[in-house]
Amino acid sequence: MDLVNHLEGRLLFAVPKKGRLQQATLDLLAGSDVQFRRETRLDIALVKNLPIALIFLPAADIPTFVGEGRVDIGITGRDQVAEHDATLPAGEISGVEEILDLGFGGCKLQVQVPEKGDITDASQLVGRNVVTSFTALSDAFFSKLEGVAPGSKLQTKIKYVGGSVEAACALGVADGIVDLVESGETMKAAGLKAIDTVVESTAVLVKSRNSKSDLLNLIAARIRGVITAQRFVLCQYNIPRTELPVAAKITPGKRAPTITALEEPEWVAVSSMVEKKRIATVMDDLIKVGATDILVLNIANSRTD
Ligand SMILES: Nc1ncnc2c1ncn2[C@@H]1O[C@H](COP(=O)(O)OP(=O)(O)OP(=O)(O)O)[C@@H](O)[C@H]1O
Ligand SMILES: O=P(O)(O)OC[C@H]1O[C@H](OP(=O)(O)OP(=O)(O)O)[C@H](O)[C@@H]1O
Repeated sequence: MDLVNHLEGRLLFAVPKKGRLQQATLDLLAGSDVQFRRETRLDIALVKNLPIALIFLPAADIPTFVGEGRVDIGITGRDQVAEHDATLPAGEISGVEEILDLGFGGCKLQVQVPEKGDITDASQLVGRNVVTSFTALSDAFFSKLEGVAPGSKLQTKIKYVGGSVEAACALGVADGIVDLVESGETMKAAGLKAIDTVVESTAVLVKSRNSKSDLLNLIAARIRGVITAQRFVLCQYNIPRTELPVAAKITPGKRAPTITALEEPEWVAVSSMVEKKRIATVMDDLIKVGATDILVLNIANSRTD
């Protein structure tokens, strides 16, 4: 099938074709009931149950396609959006608009130097060789250090490489690098240490500034629902009515906790959304104020404000 001729009238949605963000993005699409089958080696997949076409692109290219309005919506790293925006001429408004922080793909773009060397501060790299895949952000970072306008000639020599950036110092190509760090394992294995942070990143849902449609809003709402469901759990417990004000402070919920009367008039049942990462502490605190029968339930999906 000639897929390109089937794109007319469809919302174009860019997703990472490989790499760190791909699996979590595919899980998010499945959770949003976006059904598709991607033919081997094809970078376009028509969604079966919605007028959407998925376009599989490198994460680094997604901001360009979205920014130019070629694609309506996409998932990529905030670092890639920042890199794209840093290439724009001064004063030009980016065509890429962030709609939602997706919470996964957390990492930092950091200035790194050999652990055993004498460089301890990014300013010591001024006038030296820096290797990176993020040349525009590195340019902006060193422009600030050198006190010159972005785009002016820098003393620091910034060179592009497409991957394995961490090898550049050992190979004598760079005095320092600007590369992504998550666990720090790659940096450590390459004998490097971080001395500064250029940008902190997570995966984001972005849209083209001029794209507007009910379908775009619908798909964004579905993705928001899945993300919220992943972030929160539902906490239910019983509490003496007299302790309700203090318990409600521990579990205020997204808007307010749901209170249900029990057969025993001095007791109430409370149900409230709690952030997963806080749930253990919240349960400890609830026990201290007299809560009983505390249950924590996973949320399969959600639609909240
Ligand atoms: N170690 C990491 N941990 C978490 N997120 C990361 C990590 N490395 C990269 N990312 C995020 O994933 C995005 C894509 O990076 P990734 O290295 O997977 O790209 P890729 O498309 O496979 O390109 P490349 O071929 O350059 O590796 C990054 O821009 C960043 O937002
Ligand atoms: O701090 P860590 O958890 O070790 O992760 C950092 C590494 O992950 C990314 O590379 P990736 O493995 O995606 O491959 P790449 O070097 O080809 O881009 C990034 O460029 C670092 O090299």
